[in-house]
Amino acid sequence: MALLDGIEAGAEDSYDRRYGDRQLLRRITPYFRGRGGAVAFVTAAVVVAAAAGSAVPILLARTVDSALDDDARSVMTLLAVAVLLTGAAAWLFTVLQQRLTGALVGDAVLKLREDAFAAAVRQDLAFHDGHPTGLVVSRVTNDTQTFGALLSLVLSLFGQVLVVLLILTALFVINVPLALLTTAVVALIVAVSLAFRKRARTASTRQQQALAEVSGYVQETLRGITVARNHRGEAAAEAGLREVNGRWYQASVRLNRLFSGIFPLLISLTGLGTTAVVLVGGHNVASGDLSAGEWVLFLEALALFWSPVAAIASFWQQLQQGLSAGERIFALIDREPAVRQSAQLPPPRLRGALELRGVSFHYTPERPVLHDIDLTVAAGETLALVGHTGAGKSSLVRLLTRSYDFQEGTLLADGRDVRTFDLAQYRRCLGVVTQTPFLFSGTVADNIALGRPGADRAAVEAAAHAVASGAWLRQLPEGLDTPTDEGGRNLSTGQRQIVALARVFLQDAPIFILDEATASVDPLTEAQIQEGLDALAAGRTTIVVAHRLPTVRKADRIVVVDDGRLVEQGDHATLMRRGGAYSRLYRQYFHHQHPDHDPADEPSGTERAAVGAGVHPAEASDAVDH
Ligand SMILES: Nc1ncnc2c1ncn2[C@@H]1O[C@H](COP(=O)(O)OP(=O)(O)OP(=O)(O)O)[C@@H](O)[C@H]1O
Repeated sequence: MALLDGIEAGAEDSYDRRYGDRQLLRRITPYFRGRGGAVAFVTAAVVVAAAAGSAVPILLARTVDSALDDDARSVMTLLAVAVLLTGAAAWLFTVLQQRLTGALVGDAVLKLREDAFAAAVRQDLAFHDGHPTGLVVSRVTNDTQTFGALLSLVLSLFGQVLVVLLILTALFVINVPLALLTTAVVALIVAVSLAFRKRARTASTRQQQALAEVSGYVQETLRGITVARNHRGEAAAEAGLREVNGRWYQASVRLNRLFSGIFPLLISLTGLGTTAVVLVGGHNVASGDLSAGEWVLFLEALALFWSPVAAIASFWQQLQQGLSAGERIFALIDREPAVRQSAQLPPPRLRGALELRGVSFHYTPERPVLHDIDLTVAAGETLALVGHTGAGKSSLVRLLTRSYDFQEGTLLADGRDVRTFDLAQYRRCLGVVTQTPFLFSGTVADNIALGRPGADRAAVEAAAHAVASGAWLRQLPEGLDTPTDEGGRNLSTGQRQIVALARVFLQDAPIFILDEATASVDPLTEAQIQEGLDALAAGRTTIVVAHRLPTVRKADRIVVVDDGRLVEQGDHATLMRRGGAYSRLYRQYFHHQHPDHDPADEPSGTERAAVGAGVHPAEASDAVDH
């Protein structure tokens, strides 16, 4: 063990916590609610099977004993029938118990997995940004399965413990001093097991965390397969896997060493018990305190006694793995989202007026991102947020959508604090289109339909036609019924944006938030997106993180964000006249997108260098392309 001491495998996630065995038991009990009858039957079946199972060897021992008696034949026949019946009962009840246990545990794992999944979905963006998806997936899938195996195990353990108790009773009936001696050895075995408990649990947890890291790495690499191939190279990706896999290997070896040490130790303790009984018993027989028959009977029963004890010891590893899996699942389920609401009031049908008062925000305390923001957006107004990359535009939008919680200030919608609203209902008041919208696997129509649960085909078609009169559908092989891959990979970025716009149309939310794509799309698609935007913006509050000149120019108001502060506001013409931050940004960036821009107006070499340092690579390439 010392060899592997100090190896750190599978770092804990920030929300991991320790649960005592009793706490875990309290947490799992509700998953069997309403199944009291089945649990009682399984328990009874375990008791009957254990009683019958332990009666068989005792009866067998009696059979051997009575072979020496005078009326051996009749007693032997009776005992043989009894052995047969108890054996059959043990078999029948074991089968029944195992079938029912399978169903009970299966149901509990189903519910547990649903809860773990719901907890993962409920978490805020801070959680998902901070914890790789693969690691969370591993808790919802692998850990729930391992915990399910534990539940079955606990029931069979319960059976084995009963067998141990029943045979121990028989041992006490045969000879009290020798039975006490045996009990002392059992107590020693229990004490050793408990002493290893903490280390075993820690080692099991580390192994599961390391496995989650492997699945996280595989998932992340496959999601970014293009980057992995083009930039990191396949060899580098494989080297990365070797590293996380190596950590899993070390954690597994460590766990194995720990258990391979415990199990033989427990088994040798049982040998020690037998040796003690042989020594003490032999002594008592020699001194005439114990009959030879009793001694032999005791040794026979003792031999039968150790087998369930050894079985319990061999369950040890699975038991600890199951418990640590339980801890990991409940840590996820019990994690409180960082975005907290002070009340759960249903928001009224919002008109869409928004106001930020003195809002400050950071992702990590040492790096403030937004400073004391005051911003009022009137209902129906279109606002363009512009600024260099990293200025804080997307962060501001994330606060509006309550994806992250701000640390200071107030956010009001129609004059009411949004923190008092039911979060899910408030979010339904926002139609959000991200830079590269995510589409679920299904069809284009399915993805649009997500905008309004229960929307019929006619409503979906109407929403699709609201964007550029539906002309974009002709570019899709099967129109609305074109299948979409996970994420929408088989559609271009522009097409994905159009689908997302149609989704927001169907949603008909009073507030529309768009993080405009920086990727260039073909002129036709761009025109279609623009038409969609114009139609969506009409009559609703629109906030656009703007990267394209037409959007900026059409906005009622442009807000320039710089280093987490709002430095300028106004319409295009006013801001240009003012010659401040916006006009500099315009000259450095937006100006290049102007259809009749004159290369002679290009910024000087120094200005270009400044833009190159500040502007997102995609934006920079946009600027070159246009
Ligand atoms: N999830 C995050 N965790 C920690 N820091 C973040 C996170 N997201 C953004 N930041 C940091 O916050 C700052 C503002 O980022 P933000 O994405 O809001 O800028 P932006 O103006 O939207 O830029 P872009 O135009 O490139 O999208 C940056 O310094 C960025 O590194």
